Amino acid sequence: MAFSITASAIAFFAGCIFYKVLVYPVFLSPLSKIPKVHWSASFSPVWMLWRRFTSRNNRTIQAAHEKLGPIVRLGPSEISINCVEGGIKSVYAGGFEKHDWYPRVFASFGTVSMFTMTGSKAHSNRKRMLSNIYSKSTLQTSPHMRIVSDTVIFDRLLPILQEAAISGKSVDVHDLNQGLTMDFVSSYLFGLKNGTNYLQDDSVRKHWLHLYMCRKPFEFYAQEVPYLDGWLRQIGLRVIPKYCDEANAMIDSWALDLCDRAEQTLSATEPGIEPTVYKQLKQSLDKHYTKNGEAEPDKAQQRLDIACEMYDQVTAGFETSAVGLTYLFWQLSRHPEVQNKLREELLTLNPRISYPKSTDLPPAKSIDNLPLLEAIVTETLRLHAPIPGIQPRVTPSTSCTLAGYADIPPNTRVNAQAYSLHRNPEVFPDPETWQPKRWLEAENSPANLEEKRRWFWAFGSGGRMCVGSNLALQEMKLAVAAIYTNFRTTIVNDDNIEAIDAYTVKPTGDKLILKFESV
Ligand code: HEM
Repeated sequence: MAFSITASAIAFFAGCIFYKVLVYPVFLSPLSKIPKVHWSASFSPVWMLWRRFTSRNNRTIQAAHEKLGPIVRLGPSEISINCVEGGIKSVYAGGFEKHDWYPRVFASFGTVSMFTMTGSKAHSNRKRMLSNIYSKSTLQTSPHMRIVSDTVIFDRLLPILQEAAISGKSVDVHDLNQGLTMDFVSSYLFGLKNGTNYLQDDSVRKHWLHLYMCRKPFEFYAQEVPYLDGWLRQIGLRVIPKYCDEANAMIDSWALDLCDRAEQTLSATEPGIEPTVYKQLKQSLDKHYTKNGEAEPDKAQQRLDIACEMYDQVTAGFETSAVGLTYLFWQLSRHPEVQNKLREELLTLNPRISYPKSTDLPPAKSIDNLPLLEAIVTETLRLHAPIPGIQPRVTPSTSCTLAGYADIPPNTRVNAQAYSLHRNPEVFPDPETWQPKRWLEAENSPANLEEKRRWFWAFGSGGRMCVGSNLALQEMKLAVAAIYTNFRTTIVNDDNIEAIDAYTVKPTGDKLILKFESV
């Protein structure tokens, strides 16, 4: 009797498990109607995990959308969308919350930032504190940005390139770009005086980049199997090597040091010294606690909260813009005819950005208004999006409809990726080719341009769209304008230039070697 009760209980539980892991997801879930990336996807995430483990996420999802259409099931509770209506408009502009993929991959200092927060209320509070300081009008008229731009371009970047042009030595522009963008971003965030000088401090730059990048091959574990490393450590094993922990500790102390230096100059108002973004964040947080009657965290915690926020911004800012510039220089070097046309356009700037410096930089607005430069930057960010990978969100507590499929259950992980949105041949014919003219008003109807802009997703969209897009575009356009006014570039070595397949990318070979000639 006792035996038969036990056997029935076991059979009942086995039946429940069978129903939950197989019958429901494969046959009954509303997700079962969605085309699958692989036959096993409706009951197992393993196939997709393997593709991710072997760095084939972006390409696998792209191939699936090409074959199966705008919505694809990637796993038992994960889908990918690749359309605007019923796709990114519903998910990202519709305010679906970020998946906890973000804090588990990117959290630092034991806390969360604007980028990694999952809750929308805390996030919008934080974003409101900083949006203004990154708005186009603030940046274009900022005396801080002007002095940063002037110093980075005239005192650091152009002398290095001039020297290379005279000596005939080739330049690894990918390495240099990372110094350039780090100097820009850190100087705007912390003040020029406190920011980095990685353009000139060659060895410091290389050491820092090594620390930062050595962790990248292990991102998969935090992204997709977050508990594995922790469990293995308990039995003395690890999948993330010890040197990553050491690199993390060094990078944390680097970020804290930048913040501590900014703190020392908090009362300064002089452009070049005032720590613009740091100060804005600090003051806004103080106001926030007072206004909402919230208990202020103790000083030590506040220091970490601010360091976490600033660290995320500085790293989100340098890595993306640098890789964007690398691919832009590569494409211009492959297309001398576009380079010549761009130079003609740059020579219309008043004043020109000639080196050696004879006048101030032209107003940022006049650089921003150059149509070919705008088209070149946009086309590069389309074809070589610095964040081409998935941006995971979760479906809300009531079911929703996506890409024509109704009743998508709550808490389903849903992603879109710029890599696929930017390769829709109906919107971007011949999508693998670099064609700045796609974006020129003179060559496209307003409706056609509008449609392309709806699909352009290099900075994401909705409430979690990139806060630094205006800074990125301003610094990138200025650097391109300064370089191509004064130099012609040709390729010396672009071996392994194709991008790695990841959330943020870089050339597989980690380099692009160019020759610079004065014009
Ligand atoms: C070409 C350069 C850049 C590109 C392509 C880029 C792209 C993006 C994308 C796609 C997102 C959304 C990511 C997601 O939800 O998964 C994002 C968010 C973000 N970016 Fe950028 N970014 C660039 C430059 C910058 C710069 C210069 C900064 C800061 C100074 C910055 C700071 C941030 C922050 C803080 C977020 C999180 C915003 C939020 O969650 O509200 N980015 N960026």
